Parts: sequence; structure tokens; C-alpha cells
Amino acid sequence: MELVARGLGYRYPGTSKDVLHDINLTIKPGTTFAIVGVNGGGKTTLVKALMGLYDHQGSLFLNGHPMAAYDPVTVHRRTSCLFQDFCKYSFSLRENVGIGNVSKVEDGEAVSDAIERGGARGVLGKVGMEGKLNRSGALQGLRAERASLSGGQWQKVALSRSFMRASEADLVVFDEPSASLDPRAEAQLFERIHALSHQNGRRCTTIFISHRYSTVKRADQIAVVEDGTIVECGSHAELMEMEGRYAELYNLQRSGFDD
Ligand SMILES: Nc1ncnc2c1ncn2[C@@H]1O[C@H](COP(=O)(O)OP(=O)(O)OP(=O)(O)O)[C@@H](O)[C@H]1O
Repeated sequence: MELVARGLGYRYPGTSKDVLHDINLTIKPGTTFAIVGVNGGGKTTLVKALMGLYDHQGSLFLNGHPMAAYDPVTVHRRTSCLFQDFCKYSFSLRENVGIGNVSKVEDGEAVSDAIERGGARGVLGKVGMEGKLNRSGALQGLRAERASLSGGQWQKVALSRSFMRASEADLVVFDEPSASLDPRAEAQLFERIHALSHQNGRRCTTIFISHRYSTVKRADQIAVVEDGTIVECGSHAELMEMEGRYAELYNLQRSGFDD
């Protein structure tokens, strides 16, 4: 999916200041687009606006056509997303993951595949299903909430849920998908995110927000969002050469390891 924004802006209802303003960008089909920036800059609001979830100002185009020309249900069906405030349902693990694509919630193979790709395989043991991943009908297990999952384990369950639809989506959005993951789980996740966009023949566009520059640097394009607008945009190499805000944030994070 190609996404183009021209003069995109947004103000939350009941507030007096635009949270987003003057957003101009082009995200090409089959590419990864990372959004970075300090807290409260407008990153989450931007991705939600790009998904057409807000009554925004300015123009948004999907594959060359105005977003308004599309049926919202069709757009949402072609989109898979994971936001920071994901739900922890009092359902079984199978349902917690399968609900990401309601039409496939009974499809054990699809749920198993999503669990594998979302990195939640280790959670199976926690809910009494170790070694049963490939046995059909074995995914009911205990209710996930009774198994007292950790923050990182819940994040893997939510990631698996988003992978239920990712393989058929044209747009995949992750808002800080690795916030609670350990470094190994994070590296594996980003391998899968990159694979989503770069698989042969796929034109799936991936947008992700992250504060971890070791993974951000691999994105095709990176946008730095500050005070509600994009202050820099380009590849890691281009932004480093600019020696601007991105380079400053990147070097700041890297220097944290050198001390
Ligand atoms: N529902 C809302 N109503 C009013 N203001 C909001 C709402 N949600 C977010 N904001 C404000 O919009 C601004 C941008 O928030 P947003 O969550 O988009 O930033 P962010 O860059 O994603 O932050 P973080 O890195 O902390 O997740 C903030 O000042 C925030 O307080």
C-alpha cells in the first residue's frame, strides 16, 4: 500500500492546540517506515491519523486515491496494527491471539503460525500447552490471565494477535512493539517485521514507532517527529550525514553503551 499525506493535521476534540500539523510524507509500497522522537511529540497520533482513524485536516491518499474514497471497513480489513494500549482479554491464549482475525479464530494452524511469528511460543508452557503447538485443538489451554503472564509475555501474545492478519494486510502498524521485549526477542521480532515488507512479491507497507535505534536504523525511511510535525525524514545513512536531530538522538543512545 502506498500512503501519501499532504498538509495533514489533527487536533483532539475539546483541546485548543493542533497535536499534528503540516505533515507531508510519501511511504512507498513494500517499505518499512520508522517513526522516532521524544515522548509526547505526536508519533502515536500520527500513525493513527495515517490509518484514517481520525477526522484529520489536510489530505491522505491510499494507492493514489483519496482515503475518503474507500470504505473504512475495507481499509481496516487490509490493515493490521498493534498499539501500546493493547487489550489483555480474559480469554484463552488461542482466543487472545485468534481474535486478531475473527474469521480464523478456529483455524489452529493459522493461530499456531501467528504464535510462532509473534514470538509467543514460550508463553505456551506458561499456560500448560508446551509441546502442543502443532496438535490441532490443543490451543485452548488455561485462560491467559490466570497464568499471570509478565508484561513481555503479554506483549508477545498481542504481537501474535497482530500477526493473525499481517500476512494478508497491505499495511502493518506497530507502536513500540518491542517496549517490553528482551534484546533477543526484539531482534527476532524485527527480522519478522522486515520479512513482512520484503518478502518476494509482497507490497506490504510497515510503519513502526520505536525508541530503539539499533532496529530503527534498518528501516527504509525514518521520520523524526517533534512538536507535532516531521522535522527530518530519510534513511539512516542520509540522516546521519545531515548531523541533525536524528544523529543527535542516535549518538545519545549509542553513547549510553560506551560509558
Ligand atoms: N486522547 C487525547 N486527547 C487529548 N490529547 C491527547 C490525547 N492523546 C494524546 N494527546 C496529546 O497529544 C500529544 C501527542 O501524543 P502522542 O501519544 O501522539 O505522542 P507520542 O510521541 O506517541 O508519545 P510517546 O513517545 O510518549 O508514546 C501529547 O501532548 C498528548 O498529551
